[in-house]
Amino acid sequence: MASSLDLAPASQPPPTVQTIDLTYTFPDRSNGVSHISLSLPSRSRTLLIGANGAGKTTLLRLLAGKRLAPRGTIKVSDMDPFTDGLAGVTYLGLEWVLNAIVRTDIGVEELLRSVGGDSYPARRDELVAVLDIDTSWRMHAVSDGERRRVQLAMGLIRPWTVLLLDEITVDLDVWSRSQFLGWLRRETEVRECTIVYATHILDNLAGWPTHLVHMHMGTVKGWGEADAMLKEADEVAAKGGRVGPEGNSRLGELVLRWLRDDLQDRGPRSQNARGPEGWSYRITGIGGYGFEPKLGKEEEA
Ligand SMILES: Nc1ncnc2c1ncn2[C@@H]1O[C@H](COP(=O)(O)OP(=O)(O)OP(=O)(O)O)[C@@H](O)[C@H]1O
Repeated sequence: MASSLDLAPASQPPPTVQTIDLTYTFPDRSNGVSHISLSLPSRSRTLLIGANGAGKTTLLRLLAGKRLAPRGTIKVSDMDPFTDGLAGVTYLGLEWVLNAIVRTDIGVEELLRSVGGDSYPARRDELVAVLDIDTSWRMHAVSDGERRRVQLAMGLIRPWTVLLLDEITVDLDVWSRSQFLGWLRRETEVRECTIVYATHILDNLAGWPTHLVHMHMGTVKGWGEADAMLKEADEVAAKGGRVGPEGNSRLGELVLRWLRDDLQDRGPRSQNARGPEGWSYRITGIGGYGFEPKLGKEEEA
């Protein structure tokens, strides 16, 4: 299989992802991300976890060199992605998904050829098989999920060393997504490459990530090896601290708890912030939130 080849020449630096006290402010002066320091090793598979608006896309776009970070705060494969270029870095996000050509009357073979399919025939054929693509499809006459599969194959044919994925599997059916995730996993197992993946969909992800990054309001609240972070979830569950319905994975329980706590930290949106005098906002569980009497100092103690 093509993916068993180590496609990165030996002279290349290892595909690591590093941020050093990274802070980014949008042109309108609003806060993007603040003081983020991460070090993700080669062959890691990292999940970026966080509520809507936590800063995942902002971070991925900075890593992809699509926004200018302060000098010295980002190193992808030991290079600054904005100034040193993007050799080996593939970023698949919204712009790429919205590319209009994949909705025109064009054939799959032609599309795959246009992104270098003929230069990597074994990889092309492997992706076509993994993503269950019919190469006789015409792109104006396929379903959303079929189109997404072709787009994924197009984006992944060239052998990247760092892959930055901003939730692009939403349209895949459960089986296709699990096949795709399995393929990504194998890539990091058989060659030097690194994946950072922002997603809200945790199905089929139990056991997939090597690292987790928990983002909240532009900051990283915690990050590290997934196994160690999941142990914490086990301890909380053992103390009866489950927040979701039975049947969630350990990862699912951990993420539910993180997001509940984040919402509690953030508090209600301003238009919902006013509770009755002497009451405070509190999330009580799945689907449960509201105002409760503020505790007096003695009661808090
Ligand atoms: N161009 C911009 N200018 C100013 N603020 C922005 C801009 N783009 C995003 N933001 C803000 O930055 C914050 C983080 O956005 P970002 O898209 O990184 O979040 P996210 O974690 O990817 O969210 P989601 O899970 O909804 O995709 C949001 O509050 C958003 O409103």
